Amino acid sequence: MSNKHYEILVVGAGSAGQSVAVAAAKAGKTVAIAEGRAYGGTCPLRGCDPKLVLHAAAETMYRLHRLSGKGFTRAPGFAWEDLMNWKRSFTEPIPEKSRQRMRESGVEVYQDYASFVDEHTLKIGGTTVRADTIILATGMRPAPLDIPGSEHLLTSDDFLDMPDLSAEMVIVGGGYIGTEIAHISQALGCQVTVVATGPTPLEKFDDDLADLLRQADEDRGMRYHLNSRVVAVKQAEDRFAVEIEDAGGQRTTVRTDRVIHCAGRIANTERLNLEGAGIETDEKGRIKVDRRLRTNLSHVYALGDCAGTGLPLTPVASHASAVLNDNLFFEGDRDLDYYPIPTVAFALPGMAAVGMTAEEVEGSGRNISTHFRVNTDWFHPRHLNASVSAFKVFVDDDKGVVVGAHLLGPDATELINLLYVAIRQKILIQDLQHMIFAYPTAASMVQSMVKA
Ligand SMILES: NC(=O)c1ccc[n+]([C@@H]2O[C@H](COP(=O)([O-])OP(=O)(O)OC[C@H]3O[C@@H](n4cnc5c(N)ncnc54)[C@H](O)[C@@H]3O)[C@@H](O)[C@H]2O)c1
Repeated sequence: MSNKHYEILVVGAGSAGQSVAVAAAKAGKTVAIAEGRAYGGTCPLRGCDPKLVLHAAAETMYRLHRLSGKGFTRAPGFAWEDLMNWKRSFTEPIPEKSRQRMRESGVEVYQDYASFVDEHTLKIGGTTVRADTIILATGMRPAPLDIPGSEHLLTSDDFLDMPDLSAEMVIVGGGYIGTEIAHISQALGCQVTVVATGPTPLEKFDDDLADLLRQADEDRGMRYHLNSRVVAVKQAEDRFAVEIEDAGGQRTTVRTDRVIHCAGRIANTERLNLEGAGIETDEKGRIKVDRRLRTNLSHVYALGDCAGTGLPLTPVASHASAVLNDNLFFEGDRDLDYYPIPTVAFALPGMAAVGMTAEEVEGSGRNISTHFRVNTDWFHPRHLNASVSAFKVFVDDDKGVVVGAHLLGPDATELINLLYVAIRQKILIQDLQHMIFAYPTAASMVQSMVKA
C-alpha cells in the first residue's frame, strides 16, 4: 500500500472531472484524477454522442419515409452492425485520448474507484491518497428497478451496444432516454411499445406538445401504455413476457424480444463511502452543494450529474466546471447562473424547451400571452412532410420579450438555441422582428412564432 499527497484530487473522469483536473494543473497545482470505468464518462461513451450517431441514422430514415411517394420509391437497406461500427469509431478512441490528455496536462491518472477513508483521505486501489481539496464528479447510472425479473432488463448502455436490432422491444419509461431509444428503434424498423407512468411521454416537457408527439407516434405504429408501469418481466422461451399495470390496477402482458430499462437514473455515490467523510446527500441521493458547488465540507466540492444542482445535462456540468475552475484556481468570485437551461429530447421529430413552463406562467401573475399553434402547414415542416410540428411560446407583453419557448418539429433541437439567446439576452420582440433571417430556414420561423 503506497501513500500519496496532492493539492487537488478529482474523482470521476467525465467531462466535468476532466475539465477541473486540467484547469488545476494549468494553475500549477499537484493534481490526480481517479476513474473506475473507462475514461471519458457518460456523454461521449454511453450517452449524448453515441446516441446522436444512432439518431442521425434514424432521422435520415424517418425523413425518407416521410418523403416516400414524393420522389422516393423505397427506403434504403439498413445494417445495424454497420451503424454500430460507425458509432464505435467515435467511442473507442475516447478512453485512451482522455487519459493521454490528462497526462499531457500534468495530471496523475488512477484507474480505479476511489473511496473515502476520512475527510481528507481516499483509498484508490492499493494507494492511500490524501488531498487538500477533493472534487467529486462521479455522474449517474441507471437506477435499479426493483421488480421481479429485473435481471432480464437491458439498460441504455446495453442498447447502445446491441449486436442487432430486435423485431420488437418494450421500453420501460417514457422520459428522455426511453423516448429517444423508442424513436431511434422504431424509425430503424423495430416495433416499439413504450410504458410510461404519466398521461403523456416526456412528462418534463409541455403537456400539449408531448400529447401531439404521442399521437403522431401512434399514427406511425408505435404503441403506448400510458399511466402504467412495468411490474414484472418473465422469460418466455427465447422472448420475454412483460407485465404492465395501469393506474386502475388492470394488468396486460406484452410479449417481446428485448426489454429496455429507461426508468430513471441515480447518482453514482455508492462506492465513494460518503458516510466515511460525513458528506451529505439530498432526497434524490445527489450530493448536496451550495451555489458554489461546495458540499457540507469546506474542502470538498461536487459537480456534474452526481451533484444536487441544475439538471443532469452536459452543458450544465460544463457551466459548473467553468464556475468552479474560476473560483478555485483563477481568483474568480462567481455563483452558478443557470437560467434558463435549454433542454432537448432527440425524438422524431425533436422536442425542445427553454425558459418558463405553462405551469410557471399560470402561477406567475404576470401579463404573459401564449402563442400556441400546430404549424405542420408552415413551409419548413411542410416541405419535409413532417408527421407533426407545433410550438408554444410565452411572451411577456409588458416587457415585450420572450420568456419561454417549447418546440416540437423538424430542427426544433437547433431552433431552441436561438430562443435561448432571445430569452437570456432579453432581446425585444420588436428588435427580433426587424432582423433579417435567412430564408427559407427553420430559424426564420421564430419571427412568426413571436408575432402577436
Ligand atoms: N437529450 C438529453 O438531454 C438527455 C437524454 C438522456 C438523458 N438525459 C438526462 O438524464 C436524466 C435521466 O433520464 P431518464 O429518461 O432515465 O429519466 P426520466 O426521469 O426522464 O424518465 C424516467 C421515467 O421512467 C418512469 N418509470 C419509473 N418506473 C417505471 C416502471 N416500473 N415502468 C414504467 N415507467 C417507469 C418514471 O416515472 C419516469 O417518467 C434526465 O432527467 C435528463 O436530464 C438527457
